[in-house]
Amino acid sequence: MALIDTASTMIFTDYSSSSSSSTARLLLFNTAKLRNFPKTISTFRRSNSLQFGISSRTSPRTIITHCSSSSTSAMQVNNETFAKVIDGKRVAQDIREEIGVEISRMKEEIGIVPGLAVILVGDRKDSATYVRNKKKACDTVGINSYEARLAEDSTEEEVLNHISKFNDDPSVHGILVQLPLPSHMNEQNILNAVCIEKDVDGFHPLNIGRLAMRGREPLFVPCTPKGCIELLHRYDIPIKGKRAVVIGRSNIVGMPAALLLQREDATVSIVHSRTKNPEEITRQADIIISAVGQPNMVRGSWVKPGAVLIDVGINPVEDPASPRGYRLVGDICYDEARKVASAITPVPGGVGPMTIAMLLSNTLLSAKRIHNFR
Ligand SMILES: Nc1nc2c(c(=O)[nH]1)N[C@@H](CN(C=O)c1ccc(C(=O)N[C@@H](CCC(=O)O)C(=O)O)cc1)CN2
Repeated sequence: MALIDTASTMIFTDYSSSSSSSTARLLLFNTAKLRNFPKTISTFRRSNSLQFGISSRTSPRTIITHCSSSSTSAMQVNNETFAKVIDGKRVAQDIREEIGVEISRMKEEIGIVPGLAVILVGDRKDSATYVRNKKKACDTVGINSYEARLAEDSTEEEVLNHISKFNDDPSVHGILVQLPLPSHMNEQNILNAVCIEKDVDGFHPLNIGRLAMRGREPLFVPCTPKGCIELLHRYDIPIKGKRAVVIGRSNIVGMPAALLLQREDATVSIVHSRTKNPEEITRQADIIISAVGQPNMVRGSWVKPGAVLIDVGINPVEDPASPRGYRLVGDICYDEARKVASAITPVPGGVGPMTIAMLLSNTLLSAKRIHNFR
């Protein structure tokens, strides 16, 4: 469902339809042209994982000194102040270092190496790239990776058989099915088949249900929203008591991001395609998480001065000046918003790299839990 917001002439797409693969459409931009992902180099330090493996703002071990270095501080140019840049690429690298150290310790102390199994169905280039990057990331931190590649015209049953095999395999601690699935498959049936103890994507309805309930703990939190909260923690940005607006209500980002913010005691509103006056509601937010997949939809005028902006959108826009013929932009109009906000994630290099870092974190968490390793 797409509405035109006449005030801003921006298209607002609803990713929350009930079609079987709708949860995957966010972040699943047309990446047929995307080939050159940045290489990630990792060295390792100590883990600071707390609740759901998300670091606590108050834990001294989570403080990263470079966050307040000049390159990431608010900048003043020609009497204009620009928001601090929240460097997701750098934080993700730090997290990989921490995970690598923990994995070495685990191997040394109990001889266990965490294992991640990825199921990829079909020939989408973007999905193949993500899976390749996940494997590379696993290699770098010392996680064993297993892969099942199935043809586009595979049956649902074949996918379920692979899931069942990985569910029963003790060397596999995390299982993920790369989304989106081909349209003839029922995403819900497939995600429900992943055993909840190995559901490192956090997409199983039991994990999401627990996330939504007070007093219940999910075993895993979906990686992208977990990455958004982790960025706020690591940049020491308070959430408790703040007004937060999540733009978009997809199952894989918007909805869990709103639940996580609420668990952190923010007062949360969700803006979606049927929201009247999205601009007005968004302008009240101290923290905005935007996850709609619409380039530059959130204009500077939508942002309250001093707000913190987390941009999940990764949208390719044509750019003849770029060697690839396109460049990536977020949902938030960066050039406008950085003049109003106090902190902002760039695209690329903001939330994107955190998704894979959080996947590694969830896989480690799973292996530790299964083997009762602290
Ligand atoms: N089973 C899952 N499927 C999908 C998920 C998911 O979490 N689990 N998320 C997305 C895709 N995704 C990982 O799978 C992903 C998307 C983007 C990035 C990233 O690092 N982006 C870079 C830009 C890269 C470029 O230059 O092209 C960035 O933003 O800096 C990582 C992972 C959908 N499917």
